[in-house]
Amino acid sequence: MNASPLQPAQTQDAPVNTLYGGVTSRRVTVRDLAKAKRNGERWAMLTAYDALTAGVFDEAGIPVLLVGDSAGNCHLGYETTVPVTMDQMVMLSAAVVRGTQRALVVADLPFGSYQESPAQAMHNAARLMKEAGVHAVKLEGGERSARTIELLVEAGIPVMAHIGLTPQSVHAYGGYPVQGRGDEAAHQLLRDAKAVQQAGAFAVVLEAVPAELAAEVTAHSAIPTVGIGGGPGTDAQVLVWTDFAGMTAGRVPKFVKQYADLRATLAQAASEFAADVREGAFPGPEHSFQ
Ligand SMILES: Nc1nc(=O)c2c([nH]1)NC[C@@H]1CN(c3ccc(C(=O)N[C@@H](CCC(=O)O)C(=O)O)cc3)CN21
Ligand SMILES: CC(C)C(=O)C(=O)O
Ligand SMILES: [Mg+2]
Repeated sequence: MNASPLQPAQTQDAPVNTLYGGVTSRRVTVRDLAKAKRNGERWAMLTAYDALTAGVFDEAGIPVLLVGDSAGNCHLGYETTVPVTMDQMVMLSAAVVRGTQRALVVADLPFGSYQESPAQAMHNAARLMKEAGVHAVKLEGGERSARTIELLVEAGIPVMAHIGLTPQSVHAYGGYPVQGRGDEAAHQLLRDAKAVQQAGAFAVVLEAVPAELAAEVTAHSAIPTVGIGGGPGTDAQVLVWTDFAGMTAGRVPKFVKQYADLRATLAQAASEFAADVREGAFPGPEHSFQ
């Protein structure tokens, strides 16, 4: 029986959603996501920065993986996403692609890799597609990025847009403030959503905006909206994997739900290992060659 690429591999024998009947276990495509929007189906996205975790999420049935520039603070030890380079994104993205079979892999264009000109954006988006093998790219900005999105889309590059709170502007904001509060800001968000849709984006991330506004944008949007801190009314939801799995050190944003406590699990394992070695309890005969 054929399974939807938006469903976990394990549910292949469960009743198949008729919408995706006929689809074998192949990569999810942007067309599948357009179809999901038309049929009002919600889906999940997670970030991934390496082949190992990407493989776990792929097997678990996460249909879209984002190689986020949140790798900067979540994987590479920087304070923000600002220092992340194209070479780093290419390396991490290639690993995520290698680790997956079914997920659509989207890579962030990092700060400074697309704002200079549409030509610069084209050059760097092509690097992510040719050198890393990603299936789509994401960049921040609504109206301000529409011309760039249009050029990439014309060149055959699927683009995910990202509006509301755009973390690459952290130093301009002076932090990570919720966006779209008040009439003027709400209208700007609606204009941004419209601009990226008209430019040809296949989906749009709405980050840190009031739930009611995110639902309104979603209702007006022909492309899937992917919320993070946008409440329950968006078409899809994305979380940073280290946040949802309890690996992030320190404070996580209010919109995060922690689904596991990997940090505590790993810390416990590491301290037990260290104690075993100190006490001579590891390795035992079963871990030794005779
Ligand atoms: N670990 C991690 N998780 C993320 O979701 C994430 C990153 N890093 N790095 C890049 C951006 C930054 N993000 C953030 C970070 C903090 C808030 C935050 O704490 N915002 C305030 C808003 C307060 C207000 O304006 O009312 C908050 O208290 O939630 C929001 C988004 C989302 N992205
Ligand atoms: C939070 C998501 C949308 C992102 O841009 C990232 O992880 O870099
Ligand atoms: Mg990002």
